Amino acid sequence: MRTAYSVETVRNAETELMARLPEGALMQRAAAGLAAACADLLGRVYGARVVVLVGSGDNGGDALYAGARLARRGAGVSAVLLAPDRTHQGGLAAFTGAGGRVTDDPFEVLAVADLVLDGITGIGGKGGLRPDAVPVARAARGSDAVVVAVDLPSGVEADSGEVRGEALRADATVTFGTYKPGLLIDPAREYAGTVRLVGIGLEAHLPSVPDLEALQHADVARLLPEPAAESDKYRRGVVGVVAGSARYPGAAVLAVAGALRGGAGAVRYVGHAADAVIARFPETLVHAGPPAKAGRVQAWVVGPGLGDDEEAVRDVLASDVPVLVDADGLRLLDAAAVRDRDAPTLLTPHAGEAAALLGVPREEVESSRLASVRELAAHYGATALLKGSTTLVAGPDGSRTPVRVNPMGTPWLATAGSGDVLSGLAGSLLAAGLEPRDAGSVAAYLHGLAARHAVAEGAPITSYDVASALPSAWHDVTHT
Ligand SMILES: NC(=O)C1=CN([C@@H]2O[C@H](COP(=O)(O)OP(=O)(O)OC[C@H]3O[C@@H](n4cnc5c(N)ncnc54)[C@H](O)[C@@H]3O)[C@@H](O)[C@H]2O)[C@@H](O)CC1
Ligand SMILES: [K+]
Repeated sequence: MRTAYSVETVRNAETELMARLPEGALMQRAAAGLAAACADLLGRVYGARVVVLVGSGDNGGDALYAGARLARRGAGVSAVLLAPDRTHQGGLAAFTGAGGRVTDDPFEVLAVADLVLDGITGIGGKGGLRPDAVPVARAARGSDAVVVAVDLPSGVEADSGEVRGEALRADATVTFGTYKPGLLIDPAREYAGTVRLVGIGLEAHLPSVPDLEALQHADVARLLPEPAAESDKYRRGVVGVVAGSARYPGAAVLAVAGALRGGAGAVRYVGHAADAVIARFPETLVHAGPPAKAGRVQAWVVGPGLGDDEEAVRDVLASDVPVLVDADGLRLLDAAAVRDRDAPTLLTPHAGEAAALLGVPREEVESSRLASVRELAAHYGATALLKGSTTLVAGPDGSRTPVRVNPMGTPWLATAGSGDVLSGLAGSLLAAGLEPRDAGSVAAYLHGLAARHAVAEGAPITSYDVASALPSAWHDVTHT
């Protein structure tokens, strides 16, 4: 599991740790890791041209100490001081002592730099870059240099992943002690490039429950259902799929395709696209409806391509098994009916649907994804999965459980019908007995990995290709 902690938590842990260490020791650990990462990126340090952008806080201190280390190894290092009267004094003394030069012509040194260290702001940064830093940041980005962010790309919000103004896009970020949420959530994540975590001894002082977590292969493998020798289809779980309409039969086919490959023992389809479903998947159990009369299921998926069948949504929400609501189902659902349910509910909107559910503009959801998914979950008393380039999954019990962020997304998934496959898959995992937060995050992970597998066979890919690649994604996580 990859975990991220908020700024407040990081600062508390740092305070505890610093009290046990000689002054400045922590910054030296950070700077040593940072310099080592820069050396790796440069290949050859001796003779390399490095520019250090230095803001007014400790982030600039880290950058100066790392610059000093590179200068001692023979790099030509220049510092651009963006707040000269508030520069970290110890860092500056070490830097000049090691032969680093302070420059007053940032554009001259940036034009020929091999590597730029962005030490403008770290976890203390608020809002986008200040106006005086903007031309310098643009020149750094416009140069041929590798840009390395110290702790975080300057200008992004550490806690939320929001980017409220201009920020400096990095090729790599060296972060200290723990990931910060912004390094894992778009849009900030896109500014971080490749992220390397440098241990500074903070781990022991961090609480056991992080603010954000990202599954990795081993976590997904542990959560996936595994058929036991005595399993029959009913013990493995039956998932009911209420999807498709005369107008959108394809959504039913794709949701069933995802559901069949999600670990449930059988898929029961209810709706008006049974012929299309059976033609593609003869193993599906079909029923013309209503859902309540279709027979026992362990979980329902309702909504993809459903059209205006409000009654089907009401019927499914009245059941006593876990329910996933997607697409048209989200438009038709009654918030009180969701809140009143005893069994869990998983809502899977994209940004536009989430905006409608929250009654805010779509841009607001897109720019503050973490706050939006938490609010959705709290408002509906449900687990919320907010789809997007970094899909987030939040449980209904607030900060007691970490929000999950999917590290496996790919832009190739922005294709018609891919959400239908995801909802079938997640519903199948619900039927197999996974908790909604696990079902949603495992489904998002496998879905992204399947898309990557499909792309490896040839792109562009269709949603059907994603569904077809699910078994190889499943095999990948369970055999590595
Ligand atoms: N506390 C510690 O023990 C450690 C801290 N470390 C470093 O210290 C950093 C945090 O240091 P600080 O708390 O001094 O905070 P920062 O260095 O992140 O920034 C704070 C300073 O930047 C200014 N500022 C805020 N927003 C700005 C903006 N948008 N544009 C320009 N300036 C802005 C503030 O006025 C303040 O002076 C971490 O990110 C990390 O790099 C590391 O050395 C590891 C150890
Ligand atoms: K930075």
